[in-house]
Amino acid sequence: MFKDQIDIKRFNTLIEINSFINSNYTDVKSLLTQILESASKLTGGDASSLLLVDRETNELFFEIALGPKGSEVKKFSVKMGEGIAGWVAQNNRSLIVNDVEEDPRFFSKISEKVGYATTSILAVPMRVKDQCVGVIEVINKESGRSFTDEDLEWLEIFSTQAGLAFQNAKQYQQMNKELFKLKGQIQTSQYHPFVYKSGIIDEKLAIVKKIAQSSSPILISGDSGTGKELFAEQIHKYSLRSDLAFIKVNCAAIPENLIESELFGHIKGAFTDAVTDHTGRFELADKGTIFLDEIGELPISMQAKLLRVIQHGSFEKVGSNALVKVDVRIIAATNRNLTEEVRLGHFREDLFYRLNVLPLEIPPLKKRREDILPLAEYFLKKFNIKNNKNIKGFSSSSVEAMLSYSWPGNVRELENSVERAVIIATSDVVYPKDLLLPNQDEDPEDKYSDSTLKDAVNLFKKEFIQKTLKDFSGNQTEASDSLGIQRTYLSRLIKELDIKR
Ligand SMILES: Nc1ncnc2c1ncn2[C@@H]1O[C@H](COP(=O)(O)OP(=O)(O)OP(=O)(O)O)[C@@H](O)[C@H]1O
Repeated sequence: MFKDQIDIKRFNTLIEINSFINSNYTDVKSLLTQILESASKLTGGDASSLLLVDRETNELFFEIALGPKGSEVKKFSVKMGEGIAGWVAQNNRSLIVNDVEEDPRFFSKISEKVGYATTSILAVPMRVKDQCVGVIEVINKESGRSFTDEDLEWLEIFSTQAGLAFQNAKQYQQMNKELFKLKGQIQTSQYHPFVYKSGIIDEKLAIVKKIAQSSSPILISGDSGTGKELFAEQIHKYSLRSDLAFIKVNCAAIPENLIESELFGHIKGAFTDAVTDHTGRFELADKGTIFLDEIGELPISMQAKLLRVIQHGSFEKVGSNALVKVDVRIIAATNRNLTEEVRLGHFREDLFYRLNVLPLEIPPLKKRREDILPLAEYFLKKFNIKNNKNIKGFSSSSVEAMLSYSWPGNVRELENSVERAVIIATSDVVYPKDLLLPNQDEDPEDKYSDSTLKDAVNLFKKEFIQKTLKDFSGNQTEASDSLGIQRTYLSRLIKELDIKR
């Protein structure tokens, strides 16, 4: 081939590579392979390699090796300064060696091991911001000829292109990493902080970690405000779906005529107001988790459709006959007695059994009094920040008030109570009057005036036990469990403190 023709071919290849670099950042390895192949072909080499510098180990490893023994060569690495490539990397300079036998820098071990006779080498540094990050080598000029200075110049041009592609890819990877990290931060901050101290919640969380691993439906039951939604979040967080969507739906908050379209979506023209297609929550939750809060409120007509999603993983959008397939983990929650709802005919029995595969019952706050103070402290911090206040803590009388109150509204009631206290407190600690708990009008501190410590403690014990017994409808076994004492000791205290049942 004439020289002019060779140059045109080289220019065309260069332009082609350039356009690849500008369009294909993600698959850098195939781009570098392409650059190497072209460089090798246009300089007339039999084999070629790209070695990358590892600054930590000060070694060069074969990222790409093309030619008859390419795959075997890839197992090797060379030290910085070792062999022709090592020399080029260390000196950040190009090199032509047309007779390796004559050059003491040549490192023959790799050629010998793979059984490939090397005669000539053309090697140039691949640079990013003037720093050598790798070496491109072309080996054995065709027909036993020598590599020329012109070959070297062309290889340097290709190497500059490779350096650009490499730099772009590194930046892209870095950006992707940052994005992933940020996404992770958003993901974790989407969960509410979960505060607890009681053993009973510890046990529940151990169950959560186990059941989170499967994809079967979970039914969370418990009184209003016990934290069912937070448990649903924990299940999703510990599941294999945690990187994907967690979609919450409050079945009680969506008007009955909209619920089907909200859950399953609709197509344009399905009804008068359907001016565009609408993606339902189930489709949004695909591969992730859907949390159906207040499932007991789901209209009976929707219960049949939900059952089908559980059984077949598919549904139809409103106004469409096409089946939409989804892979969604369903967590449902209720504060109603669903068994009773089934008995009354308000809830489909088959759906109840399908949902109740993994039941999780959340105990009321009064059955886990150890959680009251940590929760109160957490809410105090939260509402101090929200209201720009600096209330330091709770007076001992308010601690007693919180510990002895039955919290029928559970954690939500405690949260509201602390929020109110933060707003109305006039000193830097919360007193019982700030908490506005029902039947807490009298200041407990007054009751204890003129008492000895022993009398005050006994009075507190008496009231506390009375309250707990009332909470458990006089059941001493449950009351002693909640108080954290033996049943026999409770029975003795009832007598000693003259507690009327
Ligand atoms: N362990 C906890 N740590 C911190 N906050 C909690 C905890 N449990 C509940 N809460 C808070 O209490 C409030 C009520 O919790 P949640 O909404 O999860 O209760 P729920 O059982 O789902 O109530 P409902 O049955 O009324 O839907 C929320 O503001 C929640 O953030």
